[in-house]
Amino acid sequence: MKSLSTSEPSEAYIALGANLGDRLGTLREALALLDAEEGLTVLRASGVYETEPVGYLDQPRFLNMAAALRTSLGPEELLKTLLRTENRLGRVRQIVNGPRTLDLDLLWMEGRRMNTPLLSLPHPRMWERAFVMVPLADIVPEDDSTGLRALVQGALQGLDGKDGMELWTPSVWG
Ligand SMILES: Nc1ncnc2c1ncn2[C@@H]1O[C@H](COP(=O)(O)OP(=O)(O)OP(=O)(O)O)[C@@H](O)[C@H]1O
Ligand SMILES: Nc1nc2c(c(=O)[nH]1)N=C(CO)CN2
Repeated sequence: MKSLSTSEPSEAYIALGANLGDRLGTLREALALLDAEEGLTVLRASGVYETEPVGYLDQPRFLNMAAALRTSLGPEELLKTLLRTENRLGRVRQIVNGPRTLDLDLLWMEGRRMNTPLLSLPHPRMWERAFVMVPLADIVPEDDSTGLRALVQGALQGLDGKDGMELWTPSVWG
């Protein structure tokens, strides 16, 4: 941990996606910017997968991955840091579910549940998205005590298609 923490550090999982510009470079840069933030350390990163667009179909293929963070930030502070990082890397919101240089979603924070205008936790749409569940399964440890591993395994069993996923590179971090 790189700062004096204001609260007990917790482990958080995020999803990363990019389908415009230098996709791999953007993902790497996003992890570096997050790791350089006060009170935040990137602990683990999944493989990077190329995936067919889901939802809005007329757009380029995505690179998707997930990462585990250790942070002393609260959930809303962490989300604001993610949104700021999207903006720093050139995110412009145009089409709902449309193309983006970078999308960062906060998925899970030790089982905390909340629903505010800014943040829903766990991320309500994560369970139906193979492009989130497959990378997440790479990095949730077998001895996870928060319940996430069982939920991810259960969700994966219910997902028939895997969003045309192909492993793009096994490692982009560390
Ligand atoms: N768990 C969460 N992670 C990220 N954003 C969230 C979360 N819960 C609520 N939000 C809110 O959703 C808003 C819109 O996010 P965004 O534009 O990235 O949506 P999207 O990526 O197009 O769709 P989706 O949320 O389905 O992935 C954010 O400004 C944020 O306040
Ligand atoms: N394959 C893929 N499809 C998407 C993605 C994404 O990250 N990957 N993100 C979306 C909006 O959050 C909508 N559709």
